Amino acid sequence: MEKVVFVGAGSMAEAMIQGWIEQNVVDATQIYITNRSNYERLDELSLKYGVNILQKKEELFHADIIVLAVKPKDGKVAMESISSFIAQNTPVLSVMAGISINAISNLLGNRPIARVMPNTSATIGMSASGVAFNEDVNEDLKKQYLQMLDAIGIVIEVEEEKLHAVTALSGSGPAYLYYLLEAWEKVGTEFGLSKETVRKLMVQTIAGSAAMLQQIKEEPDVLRKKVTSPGGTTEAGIQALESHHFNEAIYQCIKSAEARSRELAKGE
Ligand SMILES: NC(=O)C1=CN([C@@H]2O[C@H](COP(=O)(O)OP(=O)(O)OC[C@H]3O[C@@H](n4cnc5c(N)ncnc54)[C@H](O)[C@@H]3O)[C@@H](O)[C@H]2O)C=CC1
Ligand SMILES: O=C(O)[C@@H]1CCC=N1
Repeated sequence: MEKVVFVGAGSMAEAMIQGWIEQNVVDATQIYITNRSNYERLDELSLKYGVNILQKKEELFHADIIVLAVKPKDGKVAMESISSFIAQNTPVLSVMAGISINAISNLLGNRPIARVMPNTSATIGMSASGVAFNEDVNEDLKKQYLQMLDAIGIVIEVEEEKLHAVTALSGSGPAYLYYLLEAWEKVGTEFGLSKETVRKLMVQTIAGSAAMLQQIKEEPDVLRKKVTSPGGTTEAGIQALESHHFNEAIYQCIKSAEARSRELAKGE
């Protein structure tokens, strides 16, 4: 991979850039970034990571891979602005939520396309990504794509249609966990613990529970029951979650996010 061009240099682009550089997948000198208007942002990333700023669109012609990392609402304009500057077979990797492979090939022409749904933990090589490929991605390129995605976490190939669900679950997932932590910190401090103490305890609780699920091959409900002593504190807590319709809230959360991904796909 000689030249990787990022179209859109926001938070997801930064997460991938940082992940790829740190995991030695792509050298910073091989990365080029471009944005619509925020040139300060380009300077910031260039200074921070040593990546190049794309000077003119003609340079896109020599790209080995183009990463589309603009917001879905900006996708059409961004693709239209580059379509006449990219070579016929240059592969595209898109992280835009909801924008279908079909929509991408309609604007950029038939070419190898990978649609990826990573999450921001790519920054530290811990993304949980879903990916779907079109038929133009041959086995070699698929391997290369998977290697790149593997370097920023784990990656699972799914049917394109299922990317809406992946987006709602693991794409947005970090935000749900941060939101949960915010709620824990709020209540913990109300009980007189410092925010720092609650954070330390609960971040370790999240990390420990995730590691248990990864290392001890037991179902979550089995692990949950091991925590829940009859008549004890956990049971009281879970009963409160149930009476406040926890399952319904989670169901609606994922359903709404999945539906939003579908709306984005229709350009709404
Ligand atoms: N933030 C996240 O956790 C995740 C985001 N995504 C997807 O990644 C994409 C980017 O999201 P973020 O990085 O969060 O957004 P962001 O708003 O931080 O970055 C988007 C960047 O695109 C640039 N841009 C807009 N129009 C452009 C154009 N026409 N040409 C070139 N650059 C243009 C903007 O200046 C901005 O720097 C979105 O499509 C989102 O669905 C996917 C997975 C997770
Ligand atoms: O909120 C969003 O639309 C993007 C997609 C998944 C995470 N962030």
